[in-house]
Amino acid sequence: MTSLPPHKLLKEMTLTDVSVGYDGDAVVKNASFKLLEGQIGCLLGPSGCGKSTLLRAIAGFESLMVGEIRIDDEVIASQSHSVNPEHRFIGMVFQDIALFPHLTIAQNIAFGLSAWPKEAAQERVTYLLNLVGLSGFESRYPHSLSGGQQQRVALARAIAPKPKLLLMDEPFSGLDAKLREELVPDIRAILQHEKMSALLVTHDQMEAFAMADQVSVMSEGVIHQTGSPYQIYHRPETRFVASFIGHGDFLTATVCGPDCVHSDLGNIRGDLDHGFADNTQVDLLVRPDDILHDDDSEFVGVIVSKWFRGSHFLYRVKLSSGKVIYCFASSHHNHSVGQEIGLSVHLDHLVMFPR
Ligand SMILES: Nc1ncnc2c1ncn2[C@@H]1O[C@H](COP(=O)(O)OP(=O)(O)OP(=O)(O)O)[C@@H](O)[C@H]1O
Repeated sequence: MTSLPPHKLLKEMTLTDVSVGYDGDAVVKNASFKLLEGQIGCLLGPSGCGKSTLLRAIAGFESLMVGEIRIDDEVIASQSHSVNPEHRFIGMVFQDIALFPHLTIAQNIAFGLSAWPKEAAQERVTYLLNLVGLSGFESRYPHSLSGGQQQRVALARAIAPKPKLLLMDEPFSGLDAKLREELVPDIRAILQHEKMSALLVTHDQMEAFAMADQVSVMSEGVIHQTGSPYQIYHRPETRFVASFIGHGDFLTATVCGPDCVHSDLGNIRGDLDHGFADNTQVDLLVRPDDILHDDDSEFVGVIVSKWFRGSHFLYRVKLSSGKVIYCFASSHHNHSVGQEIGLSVHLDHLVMFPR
């Protein structure tokens, strides 16, 4: 049986045209992406799109229908070949935490270190307790820790044997919003400190943005786009990614030149890389941060609803065409529903889809 040499950092994991399914029906279809050394990747998509199935296939708990998963120079899974999960040197953290209740925190963290010399294992546990901010908790039992502390222990336990890759399936979804907000950057910093490559599954885009270097957006088993959080927000390549990520509206527009579209907001010039011919009818994506409130603008709209967000207002504004779009305004500009406000357009990259 093949096995990977332990205690080495991952250089590269490559998925090529991976399909996975149940009873002959593919629920993950032709998934391809790479994860590099020290990178944190994320599978992001709505419930039931196949994220966990793909994660389980990487861990070795589901077989591949077609395609190949490679870690460094070794094929760990294909249609005809599968390295046993315990020989993949992959760690896992789950939503339900699942610490061993009858073991102390130190014993939980040491669980995967039974093959290590005693002293080295103890040193590793002490190092990890410190790293996850739980020095002094070694003799306590899981029930006496908060949810966030338990998830830190789960992380320490998963990375203790120095796996090549850490897989995390919705690890934060059982925690309340405030705790999640604190824990996510901490976990990211710990993984970066360890140079640990990791793949996170989540349906929460804010969590994906805060945690990941690279996000693969999935829908109905298909990866639509893999890119940095910035790329998938500002340069979505499919309508699904454009709609699923962030807020936004589509405006009907007509291409009027190599860098120009005409819409309800007038002629908009910007970087246009889709190569549409002049006069093509398109849907133009406008995000809330593309449309700013501006008293001096000739374009106006009527506020139909508003949300106070602390540092800014998010308005829904009706244009003269009847189309309603989002608009950002600093929180000093407190206008009422029904009031007309000026709008200026700040679109530098034009994201368009054919109608
Ligand atoms: N063991 C199984 N047998 C049959 N079908 C399954 C099994 N596990 C998952 N599925 C189906 O596969 C599809 C993908 O499920 P999966 O759990 O991978 O999605 P997900 O994106 O992780 O969803 P969620 O975020 O809700 O966990 C769903 O339609 C689900 O019902």
